[in-house]
Amino acid sequence: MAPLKLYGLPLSPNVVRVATVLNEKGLEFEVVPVDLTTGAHKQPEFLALNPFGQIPALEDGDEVLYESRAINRYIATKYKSDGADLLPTIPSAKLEVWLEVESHHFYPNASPLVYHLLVKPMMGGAPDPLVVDKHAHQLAKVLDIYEDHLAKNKYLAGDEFTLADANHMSYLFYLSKTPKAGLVAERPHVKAWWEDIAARPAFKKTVAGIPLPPPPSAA
Ligand SMILES: N[C@@H](CCC(=O)N[C@@H](CSO)C(=O)NCC(=O)O)C(=O)O
Repeated sequence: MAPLKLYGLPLSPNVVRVATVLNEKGLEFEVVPVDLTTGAHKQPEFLALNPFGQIPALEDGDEVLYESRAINRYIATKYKSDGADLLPTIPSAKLEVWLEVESHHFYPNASPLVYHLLVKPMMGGAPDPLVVDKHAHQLAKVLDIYEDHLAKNKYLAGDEFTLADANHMSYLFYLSKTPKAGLVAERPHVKAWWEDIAARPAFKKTVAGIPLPPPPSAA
């Protein structure tokens, strides 16, 4: 089988979301760099893979996919018997709910915090304090709901680690490198959940090579 090709940048959190699942499945894959700084993601060669001009994209033989969560669902389904099984064998209400909660409640608040507190400073920019305050306040309310849920569930879909947990990990990792890491660390069950999943060998492998600045002092 031709190796899987993951198009993007290893530093990109949406690319890392896919690398997390590929590593959980123990699948060999090649990262094909797509340099956002040169606009390569808007050139015909990449647009032929993802017409929306965003990374990641994945090539699996003749199949080409984009949208990291769709890629992950495809991998978890097609390669169900490889590595960690990320999908319960019977329909799981909690899995379906928390996959969507990540996409519609966690990500819309974690993403701007990571961008303003990590990505912009790495590119010489400065955080917009109004954006940071707004999304930190909103993420705090979201994580209070996670805290209640994780007081009753070891993982988001219940007793087992699933795709719902995996899809959170890249942004949880990046958030932990910002002054807003306390949003997780100050919630005991969320903290315990994050420490548990971050200790997974596959995830350690995924983030091992990511060049990040040392965590700043907590704000
Ligand atoms: N919903 C999509 C988001 C991809 C995305 O924003 N990718 C960014 C880089 S990673 O933060 C990107 O490609 N930005 C360039 C652009 O949007 O033009 C997914 O989950 O794959």
